[in-house]
Amino acid sequence: MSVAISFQDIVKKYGDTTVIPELNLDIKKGEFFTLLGPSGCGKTTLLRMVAGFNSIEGGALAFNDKVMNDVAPGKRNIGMVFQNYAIFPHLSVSENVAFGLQNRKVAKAEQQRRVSEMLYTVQIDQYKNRMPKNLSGGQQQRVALARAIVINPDVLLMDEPLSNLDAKLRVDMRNAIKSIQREVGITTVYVTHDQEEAMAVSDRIAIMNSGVIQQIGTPRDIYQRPANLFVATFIGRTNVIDAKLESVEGGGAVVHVGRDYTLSMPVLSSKAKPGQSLDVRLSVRPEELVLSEDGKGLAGKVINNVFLGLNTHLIVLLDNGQEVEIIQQSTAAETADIGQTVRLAILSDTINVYDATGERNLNRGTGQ
Ligand SMILES: Nc1ncnc2c1ncn2[C@@H]1O[C@H](COP(=O)(O)OP(=O)(O)OP(=O)(O)O)[C@@H](O)[C@H]1O
Repeated sequence: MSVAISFQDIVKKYGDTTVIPELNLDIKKGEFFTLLGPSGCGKTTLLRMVAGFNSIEGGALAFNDKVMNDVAPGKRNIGMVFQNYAIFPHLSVSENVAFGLQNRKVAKAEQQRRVSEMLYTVQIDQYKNRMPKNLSGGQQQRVALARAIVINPDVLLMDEPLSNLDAKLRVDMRNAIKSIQREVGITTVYVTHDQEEAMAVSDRIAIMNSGVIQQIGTPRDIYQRPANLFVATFIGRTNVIDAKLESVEGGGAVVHVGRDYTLSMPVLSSKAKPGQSLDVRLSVRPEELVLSEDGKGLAGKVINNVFLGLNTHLIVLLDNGQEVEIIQQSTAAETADIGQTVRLAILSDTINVYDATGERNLNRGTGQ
């Protein structure tokens, strides 16, 4: 697939402060690509650089191999959707969507054809003559989306487009956005700090922290094989458990957790020599902890049991004083009541093991 947008050693500074140091990224044609990270990590700054609203202090930004650093925003052929809709209150739905076509001097008949086609695509054709104040938030956001796409932009940029909507509508709209994007096939860069939303809509996600990309991957890659502990804890829920790793002659390792629990991890690639012990940190998702059936595992006591319908969450206080969370399917035969002492087994096939700094994933590069 060809590259639609490339960032080569891109730098953003505000005065003397560097907020994005030498960032490299390729976004493919037709891809739904999301920038995800905590508040202040530089997502909006990067998106505004693509739009041309922010200057670029170093490196090259290219669309289809054409360097865009100094191209004015109006000449970049992009569509944008923001959190606050930004549709014109004095124009009807159709007039809002037609606006960009009028600006581009598209012939009247062609305008009408494209507007009605777009209203149909985003499913607001029945409201075409309404004024924005008589539309719900979700409907207004559909107008904003239609207006952004109708001009056939090369790139669609969306900055937290769903933040103003209530929880149920957010889910409906993210599904709508994803299916419209797929139908139209437009290269999309999406900014959010909501990890579930990012997982639901994206082909690939870049996780950012302090202006630096921590990992780029599919939602599944990022959840199952986080590059570092920051990503592991940012995406989904996880329990971070300290352990000791011992390399085994001939490859692989044994991990010692707690006082008397040992996991065999045949695929770990650590730098420890056989016999040498290394401090490591385990990222164990709540679904990777189970009540032990053979008496082996981490010893602890259940301090909370929350039934949530599909799942039941158990909070267990381990003997070392750490609290961990387990998510069980509510159909699981075995659960445990508050106050019960338990042993927890770790499903070691899928967990991630990091070095003591949390920067290096010892499972990565092992093909697992
Ligand atoms: N005009 C500006 N002048 C100086 N610093 C700025 C300016 N705009 C943003 N910043 C700083 O740049 C950093 C990145 O901000 P940015 O708005 O890109 O973050 P974000 O990831 O989009 O956050 P949020 O999710 O809160 O919108 C922050 O530290 C912010 O304070």
